[in-house]
Amino acid sequence: MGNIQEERTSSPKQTLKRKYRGSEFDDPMKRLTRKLSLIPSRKELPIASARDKLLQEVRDNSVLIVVGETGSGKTTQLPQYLHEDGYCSKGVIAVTQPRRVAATAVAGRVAEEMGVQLGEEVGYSIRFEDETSPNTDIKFLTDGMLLREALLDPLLRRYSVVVLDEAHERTLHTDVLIGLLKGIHKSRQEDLRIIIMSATLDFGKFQAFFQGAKAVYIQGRQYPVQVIDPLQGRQYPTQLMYTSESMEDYIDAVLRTTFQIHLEEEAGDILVFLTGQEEILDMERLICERVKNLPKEVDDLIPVPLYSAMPTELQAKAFEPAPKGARKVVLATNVAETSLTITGLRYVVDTGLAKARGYNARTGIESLLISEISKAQARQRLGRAGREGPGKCFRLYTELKYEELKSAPVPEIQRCRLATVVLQLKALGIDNILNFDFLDPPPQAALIKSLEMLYALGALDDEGKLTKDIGLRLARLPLDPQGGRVVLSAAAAGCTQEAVMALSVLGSDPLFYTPREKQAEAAAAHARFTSSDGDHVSLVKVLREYLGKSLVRLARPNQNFVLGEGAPIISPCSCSPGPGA
Ligand SMILES: Nc1ncnc2c1ncn2[C@@H]1O[C@H](COP(=O)(O)OP(=O)(O)OP(=O)(O)O)[C@@H](O)[C@H]1O
Repeated sequence: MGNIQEERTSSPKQTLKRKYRGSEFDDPMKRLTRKLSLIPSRKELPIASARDKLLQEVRDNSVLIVVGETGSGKTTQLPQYLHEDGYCSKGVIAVTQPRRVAATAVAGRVAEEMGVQLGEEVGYSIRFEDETSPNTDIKFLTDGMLLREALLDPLLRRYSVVVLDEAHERTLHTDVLIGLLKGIHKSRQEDLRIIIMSATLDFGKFQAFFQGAKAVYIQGRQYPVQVIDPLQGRQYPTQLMYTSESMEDYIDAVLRTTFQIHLEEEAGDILVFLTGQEEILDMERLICERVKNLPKEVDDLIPVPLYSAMPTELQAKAFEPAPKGARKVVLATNVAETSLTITGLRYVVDTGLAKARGYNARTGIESLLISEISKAQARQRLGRAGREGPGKCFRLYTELKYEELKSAPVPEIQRCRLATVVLQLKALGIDNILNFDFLDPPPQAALIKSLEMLYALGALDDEGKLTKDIGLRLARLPLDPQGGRVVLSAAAAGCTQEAVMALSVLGSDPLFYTPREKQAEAAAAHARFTSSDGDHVSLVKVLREYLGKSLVRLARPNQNFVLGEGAPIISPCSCSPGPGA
């Protein structure tokens, strides 16, 4: 781990530039050389031979559903084809991703393939980071950001094409966008193209929702839709392995499998799917300890964490090549499940588990629970290997277990708190939320609970309309309504900074780090930060210290147990409470 102070101060733009080929790519000639060098591999992608037919389908259909194998080239190539076909003369091409790590990484790759500087013709927009310019033609953005843009531009007029990628994930924001896009489509049939895309999509549902929209499949014939071309889906074969019996301790199974790959398999990096930050940091430490016991002649094995709460600049480390003579093992949550290509990666270890949101409408409490993934997710995980050469995927569960998994994840809208979405829909002028055209309607009880909560916060008046002094301002804040309400009240009480600090920490993964076998030691270290004024004040205290001089010391694990090495965990929360606050 290098100098943490320096990493924190480098801007995401600098980091992505570094990651997406560094300062030499400020030089147009070098960018051109790189672009030309990538053309042959682009031409070999399965989607390349379907290019013209695909573009024809887009011309003929204002809503198109594109299903194609992982790695066939949907995310990186289709936006470029649309660009080449002139769609940017009429507006910007928006490509949504459920996760910010995918939005930034794919934008970097597409900029590289087009030979342009990231942030110019190709850019990205994620919460708190806008890397676009007036020249941007192709914009990758999280689904949440597009929803937020709709608040200011309800018909999304600046876009000529909206591509909803990885639609199978059915995130809350994707589902709401789909409902909104259906309405927008009615007003903009002539000048807007909507493309819904995934490798593992139950497209029948989407077709029905968009009244018989066309679906095209880029491989195989098992689906009753038009086959564009009998393409080879994934470019390279991926060998799939299951365990012969179920694993009692998946952490132990991950460790054993990782070292087995390291000691027995050919060169190539490893991607392990774990469930959360703490587990990842634990695994990082366990791997480091074991590596010390490896014989001298064995290559080094370097663990690299990747989870959503990490700042973009640290996430970028997962994409950097391992040093010569070493193998990298990326320890990731499901943020690495879709859209990503990690250069050099050949092996995937899939625990079959992920943290998923669960919601109890009766209590109004939302929680993150470790749950089994779906078959669609398992296929996406497998799809991270075999993208640059043959791969192997080790599923740490039995084949029977795989067969028992649900085919697709339960839509997030049916298992999470809906207050933010309800607030946004109200701000979009959709007053009758219960009648909104959802792809899968959320439970009424959850909607009603959210309306009650917004009323209690003062965001809605007695008639259920958005209040100007609170509701409208809350809708504009990049925070959930409760957090936003805290900021508005804190502004009135003169303690905005402290409130924002406490919210930032609360909105991130757990701040304190407790290794399994050092719980007492960790608790003693954590006690140093405890304030008798309560948990929130303690959190502000930790953050102050973190931001202050003792940053480097705090960031070392095993002393304060506050942060894992290289894992600053505070999500930026630079919101302003808005005029009048
Ligand atoms: N950053 C990158 N570095 C190297 N190769 C890349 C990179 N991004 C994409 N590729 C290559 O392009 C191929 C297609 O990637 P792309 O993300 O467009 O596929 P996809 O069909 O959208 O897959 P998925 O459904 O998994 O998102 C990859 O398999 C890989 O060979």
